[in-house]
Amino acid sequence: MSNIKVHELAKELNMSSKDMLDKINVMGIDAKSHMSVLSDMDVIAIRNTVLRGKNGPETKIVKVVPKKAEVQQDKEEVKVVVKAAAHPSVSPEKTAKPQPQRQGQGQQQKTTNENHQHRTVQENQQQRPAQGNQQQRPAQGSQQQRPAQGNQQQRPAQGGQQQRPAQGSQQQRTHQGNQQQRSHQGYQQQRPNQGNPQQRPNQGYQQQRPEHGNQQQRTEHGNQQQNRQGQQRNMEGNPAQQVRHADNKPSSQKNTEGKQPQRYHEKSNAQQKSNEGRPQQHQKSEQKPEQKFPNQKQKQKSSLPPMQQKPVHHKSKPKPAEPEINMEELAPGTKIINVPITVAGFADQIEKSTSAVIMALMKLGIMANINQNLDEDTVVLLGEELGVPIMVGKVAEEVVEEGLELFEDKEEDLKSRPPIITVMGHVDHGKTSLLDAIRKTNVTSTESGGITQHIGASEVYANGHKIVFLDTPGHEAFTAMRARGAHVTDIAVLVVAADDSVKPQTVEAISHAKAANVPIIVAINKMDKPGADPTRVKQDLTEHGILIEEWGGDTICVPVSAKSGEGIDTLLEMILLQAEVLELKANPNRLAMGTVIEARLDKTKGSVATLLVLNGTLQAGMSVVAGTCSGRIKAMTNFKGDTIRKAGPATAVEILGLTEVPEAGDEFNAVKEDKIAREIAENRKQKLREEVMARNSSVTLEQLFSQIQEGEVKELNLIIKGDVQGSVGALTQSLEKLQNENVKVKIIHTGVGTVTESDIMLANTSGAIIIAFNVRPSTAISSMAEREKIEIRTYRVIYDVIDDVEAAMKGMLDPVFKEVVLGKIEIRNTFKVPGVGIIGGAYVLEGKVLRNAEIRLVRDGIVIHEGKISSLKRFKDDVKEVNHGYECGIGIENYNDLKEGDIIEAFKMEEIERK
Ligand SMILES: Nc1nc2c(ncn2[C@@H]2O[C@H](COP(=O)(O)OP(=O)(O)OP(=O)(O)O)[C@@H](O)[C@H]2O)c(=O)[nH]1
Repeated sequence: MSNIKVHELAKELNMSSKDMLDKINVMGIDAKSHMSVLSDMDVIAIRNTVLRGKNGPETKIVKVVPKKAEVQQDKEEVKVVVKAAAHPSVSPEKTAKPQPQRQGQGQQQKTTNENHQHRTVQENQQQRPAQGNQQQRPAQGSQQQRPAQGNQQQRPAQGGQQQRPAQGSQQQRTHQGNQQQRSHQGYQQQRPNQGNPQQRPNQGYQQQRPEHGNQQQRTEHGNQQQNRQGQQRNMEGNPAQQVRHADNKPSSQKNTEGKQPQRYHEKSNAQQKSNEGRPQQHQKSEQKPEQKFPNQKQKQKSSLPPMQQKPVHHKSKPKPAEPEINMEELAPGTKIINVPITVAGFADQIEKSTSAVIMALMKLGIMANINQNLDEDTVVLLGEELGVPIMVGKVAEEVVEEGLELFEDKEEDLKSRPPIITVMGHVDHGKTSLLDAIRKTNVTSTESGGITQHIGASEVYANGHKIVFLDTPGHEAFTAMRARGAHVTDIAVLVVAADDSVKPQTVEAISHAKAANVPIIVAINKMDKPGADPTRVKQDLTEHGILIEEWGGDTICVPVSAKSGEGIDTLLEMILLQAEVLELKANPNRLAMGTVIEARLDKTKGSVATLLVLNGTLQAGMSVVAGTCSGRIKAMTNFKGDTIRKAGPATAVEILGLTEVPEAGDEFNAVKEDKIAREIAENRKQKLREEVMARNSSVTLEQLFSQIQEGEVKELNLIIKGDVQGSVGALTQSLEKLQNENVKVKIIHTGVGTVTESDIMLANTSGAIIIAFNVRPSTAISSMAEREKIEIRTYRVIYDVIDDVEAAMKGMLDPVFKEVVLGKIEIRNTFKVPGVGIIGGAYVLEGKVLRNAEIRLVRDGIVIHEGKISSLKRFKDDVKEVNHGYECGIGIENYNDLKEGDIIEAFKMEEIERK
């Protein structure tokens, strides 16, 4: 074996790894990724081919004017036919695949941003993109068909991206980069949204976006799963975001797929015939203008409150005239729903629990919380899923925030942008040290004097390419951003200490990155340590669904030492390689948009916000709207604290000038005038107030009962946290087995330790219930759960958990006892009283403690003991209760191990009737 890897050979032959992989795959050589090792023969063959190729016949890209019949689009198109060069070692079948295009390669391909062109490129594949369903996949076995498979794998990401700026490129990529996709199949299979990051900058803007999209995708009856995945991304965590279909098909498109929402017009007309409803739907489908004129929308009658009907500087999206439907023809039990409607509102109107609706949404591939809006298509699909006949009533006009630059970027305007990285991993595994080492390596190589200031993100350079690292390591920050609808991370670097291997937070980080479909690069840190055992790390990772490339998987793994600096350069190189695969692009020539990554109130400077520009260019002096805040940029500094005037895509800047402090995760947009920024911010505030008022329900196990009994819930998502791995494992195993014909349990995350903020956020984004076994959430976490309407069920006995879940699944839960926490006290010191035992000197932190209450002793979030109070005193007197803010002495029956810092939770059990 030559031991030469793909990327090394690429370097030698002055090619990008991607191009090299494409080339290799065209030659029929099996190389999974840029890390694959090539045989001597292969290396020789590749060298010959590449070197000969430089003088010999080459793949040609030829412009072809499309036939009218083939293209039914408004704008003039140019088709591209890729003619592969004849090469003795390559079968015609293989050469039929399009050659990948290097970045910046001729303009010709750049004009090909429609999938129609795809048809001309891959004759055998031309129908494939539209054949998204699984049944057709087996036919993809041949080499020739594999590119299509690649397409499909990437589609999920595309689905959600049609409206995003990089859309054009994405479309193009589906054919021009087929080989590349195939060569990176491994990544794509596990990372359906890998392509997303490139387009992430604008994810949050989808709601406001006019509906673009190419005709090809609109008429595709694509794999529903793909659509769903994309949809999921659309939905993640943005409360204000309206549920749209992954492919961003407008309602009309769904119509063509037989998913047309029926509409009920208020002016129901008895003259209308029963079968008119459906033709009307088609009529609507044809009328709807967005398909062809993305930026022009007709006016439509509004059913929104006055604020939305006539917003200042807000445009109403047009809607065609509504068809009228005879009420008499409605199926019995049909619910008439006005849209958009929140998940909670919809649940209420169809008289189902929100959890049932959330579960149904999850089955449709949509992660939504109760406050998110559902559009008409989703409402109808939900109706089908839940077996409730739905008629869509009034459709409120969508509000476009005028003044925001929301157009789609043209392919030719897009330029490569640097990747944005988050470092994750278990506590003390070296995340901060690694970030520091990366910065230091970089500083010493490119700067003098070092970096003086961190503003939430830092920029480093490797091989002349910029990489942006978000400064706050850890998945909590990552998921907090995600929960707010911000998807800024392109790649997650998972730090695992070589001497400690995979630990609970490593697993959490994996779950979080996977949930966000962000590709992971593993950095096995502390390689300098004598106990370093990278093989064990790799092995342990496989147990959590991470298979490294070396072992046939698709995850890049780099051994590093933050201490010695070993492997840091390779890690940066690998990040760049991964970024290359992701083809991250942005348009620097437009008003800036991006995400707030940090913000604070400074006593002297006022609101200080760190913005990460994801698309466009931000300039000092510009007016900005960030979430519900606005202002004009008075000063702008880069990550080193230098004053700058301009910041292009993937640049973090600190700005002064916002009138209020935005929240991390808020989107920001530069606008042309301060007045516009103010008005948009004001309108958002108003909307937010309304949404908060509309917030009313929650997801609880109890709420699932009725739905389970009715067979409407198929999966019950659970997060399990416990005191020791043994019980978490036992619970997971037992619960995972629970299923009946109606419902099955899905464990989405497990971990040792108490319930954390990140668990709440994960539960929020995935509609899960948290099982806390022998662990107690802190007061802050409990209030957060309450705020986010997440149910945390606490247990002490494994069988109780299983019994409850099982009973819930059978719809046979007996009346239950609900624990009511009376108060919490903290042990501040301890005394040994002869003949009595250990007595704690305590302070009542909250609520009150009753002498006859049951208590639970919690140490570091873990329940140590449960029992009764043996004595409760104020000074020397026995008392019946002690209130918040008072000190007391407390003894616990049969327990003598009280320690300073222990928390005693007093509670009583109240019987509640099951609903
Ligand atoms: N020997 C050795 N020690 C390391 C290395 N990287 C980090 N450490 C040490 O490991 C400890 C933890 O490192 P941190 O960088 O604070 O780890 P972290 O993951 O950021 O920790 P938290 O911020 O607490 O989550 C420190 O004492 C570091 O000096 C390494 O490569 N080799």
